[in-house]
Amino acid sequence: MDSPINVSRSISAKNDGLEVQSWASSSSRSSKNKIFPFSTALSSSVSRNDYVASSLKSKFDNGIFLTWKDLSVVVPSGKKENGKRAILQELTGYVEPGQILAIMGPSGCGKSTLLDALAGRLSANTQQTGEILINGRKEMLAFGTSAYVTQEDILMTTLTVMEAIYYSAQLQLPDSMSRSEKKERAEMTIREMGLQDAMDTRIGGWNVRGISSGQKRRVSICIEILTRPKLLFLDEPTSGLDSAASYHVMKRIVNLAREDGRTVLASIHQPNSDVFELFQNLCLLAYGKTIYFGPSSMAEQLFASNGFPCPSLRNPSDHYLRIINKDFEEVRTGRTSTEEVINILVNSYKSSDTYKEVKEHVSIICQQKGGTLEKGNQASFITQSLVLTKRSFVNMYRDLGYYWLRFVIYVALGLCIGTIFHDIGSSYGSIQARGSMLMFIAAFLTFMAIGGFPSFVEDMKIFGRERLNGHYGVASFVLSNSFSSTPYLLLISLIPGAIAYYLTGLQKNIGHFLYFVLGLFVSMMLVESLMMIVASIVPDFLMGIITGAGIQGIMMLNGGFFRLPNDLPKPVWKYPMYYIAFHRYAFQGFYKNEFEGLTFPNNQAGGPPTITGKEVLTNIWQVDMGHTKWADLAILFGMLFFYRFLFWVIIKTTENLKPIIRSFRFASSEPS
Ligand SMILES: Nc1ncnc2c1ncn2[C@@H]1O[C@H](COP(=O)(O)OP(=O)(O)OP(=O)(O)O)[C@@H](O)[C@H]1O
Repeated sequence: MDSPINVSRSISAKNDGLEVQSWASSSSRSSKNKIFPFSTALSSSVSRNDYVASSLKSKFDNGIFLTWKDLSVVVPSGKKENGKRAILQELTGYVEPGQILAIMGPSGCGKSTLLDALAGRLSANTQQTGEILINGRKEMLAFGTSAYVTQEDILMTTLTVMEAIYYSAQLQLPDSMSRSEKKERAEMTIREMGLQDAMDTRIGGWNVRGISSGQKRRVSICIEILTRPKLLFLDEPTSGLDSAASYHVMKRIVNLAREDGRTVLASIHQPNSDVFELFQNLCLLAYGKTIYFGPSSMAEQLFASNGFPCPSLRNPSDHYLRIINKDFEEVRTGRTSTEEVINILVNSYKSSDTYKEVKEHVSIICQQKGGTLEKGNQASFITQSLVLTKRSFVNMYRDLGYYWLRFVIYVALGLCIGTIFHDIGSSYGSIQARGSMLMFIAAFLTFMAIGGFPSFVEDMKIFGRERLNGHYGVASFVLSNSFSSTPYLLLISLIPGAIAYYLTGLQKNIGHFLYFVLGLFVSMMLVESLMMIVASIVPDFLMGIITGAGIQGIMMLNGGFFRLPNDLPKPVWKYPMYYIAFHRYAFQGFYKNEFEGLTFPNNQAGGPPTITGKEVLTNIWQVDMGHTKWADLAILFGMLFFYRFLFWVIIKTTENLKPIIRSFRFASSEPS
């Protein structure tokens, strides 16, 4: 439970920032709402701005100053007259190295949006105006220059706590660090977040009960503080934690900021008084507007001076949030409504010296122009690719639904095919049976790879989080994603494939069987690659499965079995669709592999007594005999390479286009 004390006095004493201590001493001299009251203490020959500038200069060498001026964010809204809804309105503020800024406010007031805007992560439908500067310069923050712990814990559920953090350490820490040093860093960070007892417990998801939600929160924090980032954004780091855990986690983060001069911003819900005391600066928001920005110890004065003093037995943060939350307004006749209270506080802050001084301080920081942000040293491309492949392999191995259930279903289907087409023989009727059986394998068995889509979406989510934080490059991800599934798909092609192949009695030669296995393997890899492309564009389970199934349905239809190649309508279906559908090459490769070298009795009246496999291919299946079965297989592998390349291109293009589209939209929306 929160300790029921009025903490304002103790905060003033405990906060060790220069500004806060100066204010503490000068506030007793009734200098109302001043956060930089140096002017009274300094001789007239030294201007206040020069003093502040010189005191900041030393911090500029290593640390990161983040400033924002008149920052507004709007989203489209059909309900509003101008079609826009303001989420943030003209916010101004700053954070300095060694400081932690707490962003507080009622749920939905725009805390996450503020963090997203500052970290350069706003979604595409938002429109941002105002100025955000890093060390007085415009800089891109995403992809590795800062760390961001999102509100949602997006973790690989099959890994243990230690594995998740150690893999992350191997990905993020430079090759110059030895394996044991990386392991040590991972273990130290785990201990700092109090997770030592859960080290070997799996994270767990919907199907396996793993660590608690509070522990997941701490794992997410561990992963992002492994590299000791210079700028750290934390979106509700303490949600799901008990009050003691909240205190220890925040204390560790505050120490990280203070000891190493790091800059930390944390949105926070309902901190208890111990946690609240840890924050030097507070940004209090209500429905997108600033209620207060400045030393956390002095927010109380704003409330008190406007007639809303904090009762002596209440935690100040609870008091602020209760006063400005209008979501649960009680019917209070004859009293000021919460809307009016918010307006009073917003206007009071806007006309205060504090606001003026914040603006001045922001301008001074902006004039300093410190160093540019640099991406820290990371593991090499090869290390990242190897670690990611291993991690993805372990994940698949442990995910029962992903491959093992599929494997069982494939074995069952192999048995079904093998018994339905058992000992197919070489009668005239077996021509049709062979064709149908091979078509079913090339089309439907590969189609089933669609079942892995939920896992692909999870993979893309984890990639999205790690990529935005710059843990590794796109190429490493695409490579690892391609290689990690290879052993499983080979196994699936080999065992169920052998059951279906030999029970049916297709050509017994080992060369023919290996071709069959390779054809099945590459077709399944192609479907998985196609589904990864779909997952990168449509990251929603249902919509993605429908889209992927639709694309494959179309390819299957014009692959040359359901409608023979010569009968396909020419514009669209024959050219180009017949050539784009991978099924065409899979069917034809399988057909050539099976029919070439066989002879069948001819049932056609007046014809020769037998027909050769080659004649079956040309006359019945209308197979293109201008190239060998190996060329078909090579085309399938070429397509696989192309699909993977396309996957890489789509991710890279999305990353590069997003900021361009947004900046274009801002430019066109800004008044000329
Ligand atoms: N991209 C967006 N499109 C439309 N509305 C959005 C978008 N981003 C945020 N909002 C809306 O803006 C408001 C503020 O959202 P935000 O997530 O920033 O609040 P919050 O203070 O972090 O809330 P909580 O504490 O509950 O997490 C919400 O009403 C949300 O629906």
